[in-house]
Amino acid sequence: MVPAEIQALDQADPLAAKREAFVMPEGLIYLDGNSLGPLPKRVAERMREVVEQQWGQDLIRSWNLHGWIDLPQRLGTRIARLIGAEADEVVVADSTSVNLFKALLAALKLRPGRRAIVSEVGNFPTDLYIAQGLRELWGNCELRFVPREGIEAALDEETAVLMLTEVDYRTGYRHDMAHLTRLAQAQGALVVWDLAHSAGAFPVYLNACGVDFAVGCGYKYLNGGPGAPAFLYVARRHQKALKPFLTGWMGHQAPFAFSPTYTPAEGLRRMTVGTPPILSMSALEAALEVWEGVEMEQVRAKSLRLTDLFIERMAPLAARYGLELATPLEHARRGSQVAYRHPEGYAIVQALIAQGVVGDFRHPDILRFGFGPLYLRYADVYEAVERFRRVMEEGLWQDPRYREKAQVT
Ligand SMILES: Cc1ncc(COP(=O)(O)O)c(C=O)c1O
Ligand SMILES: Nc1c(O)cccc1C(=O)C[C@H](N)C(=O)O
Repeated sequence: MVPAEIQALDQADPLAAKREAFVMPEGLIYLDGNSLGPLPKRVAERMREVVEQQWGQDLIRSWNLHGWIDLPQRLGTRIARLIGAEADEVVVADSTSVNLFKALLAALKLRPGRRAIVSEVGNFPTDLYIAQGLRELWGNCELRFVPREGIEAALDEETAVLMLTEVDYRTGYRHDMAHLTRLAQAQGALVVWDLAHSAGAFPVYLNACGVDFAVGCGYKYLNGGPGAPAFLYVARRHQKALKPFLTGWMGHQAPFAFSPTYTPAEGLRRMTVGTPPILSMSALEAALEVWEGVEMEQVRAKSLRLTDLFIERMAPLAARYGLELATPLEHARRGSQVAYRHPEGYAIVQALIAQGVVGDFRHPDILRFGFGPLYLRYADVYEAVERFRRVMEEGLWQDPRYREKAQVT
């Protein structure tokens, strides 16, 4: 039985009705929306319409009839509001990794004579890998991957770009975007922020922080579906001078003029490359409609209450079973997830999943739980901890089956 004070939190929750917009499997407590967001009901309806009517019946005419050709910008406009940007500063295309490549190269071109890319050694690997690949291509490029505490010291007059992920995918630590952006820009460098664990999790203030470039995922807190297209933000002040490296026809000023010579499109469309994946974009569009009327400040307030409640209720268990809290208690330094360290983390997460609490494990010892404020209830947090207790008290995680590593974790 959920205690009355927790039921009261749900009753007073201004976002409570949003849960209805999602398919929530019966009995399942889903704490993995930071990896793959749940299915918004309207996505299923939209997919039927797009596949059966737009593709099935209207066929090629749909590019004009249903505005397929404008989807990258239309979706960008919807995401812009959530991340503190103007409508013409965000475009949806490709994957986060590819957009990082595009943003980093564009930034290097805007800072000729500077050769260093600074990042955090604990950044999400794809960010580091993309920079490594780019170094091969660019030649005169130095990568400075440093621990978090070393970021400031690594910035100097040779730095072209500071590339960081705002929220650490393992611990949920949230950087001070405004401060780090200022530090980098004071050295004459540009910043590229990865918002994979930020967009849709809390309000981001890209314009207010003076951010140059940003990228992020459509399939996590934005709930756009597996492999949903990603987004790219470029501050308006850089757009005129922006030189795309991947000069595909969809980024051309007039793709249907079929000129043999490349001329970039006005604005951010120049950062798109090839034909947009219409099915995926349509799913993301329907998912983004769920955000209409949602105040991002309310999302943040609920996210902090959910994560606080989880940490607080977990505290006795954590102390008894050696689960070390890896997430900052300080609100300003926390994303929308809570992580613990435990040497048997993988098996514990598998046992929890078997009990209907879906979180995930990150190498080497991180148990990770994401909190999507649009669909989670305070009662879910309460129940998740109850099930966690059972897993620990009854030693359910010791089942040898839970040691078998899956291909995708
Ligand atoms: C910080 C961060 N960046 C990027 C990605 C992924 O990029 P992509 O969508 O290209 O797979 C993830 C997760 O997969 C991530 O956590
Ligand atoms: N993108 C993923 C995938 O294709 C399969 C499994 C997980 C993912 C993820 O998004 C992982 C995620 N970026 C993380 O923070 O670990």
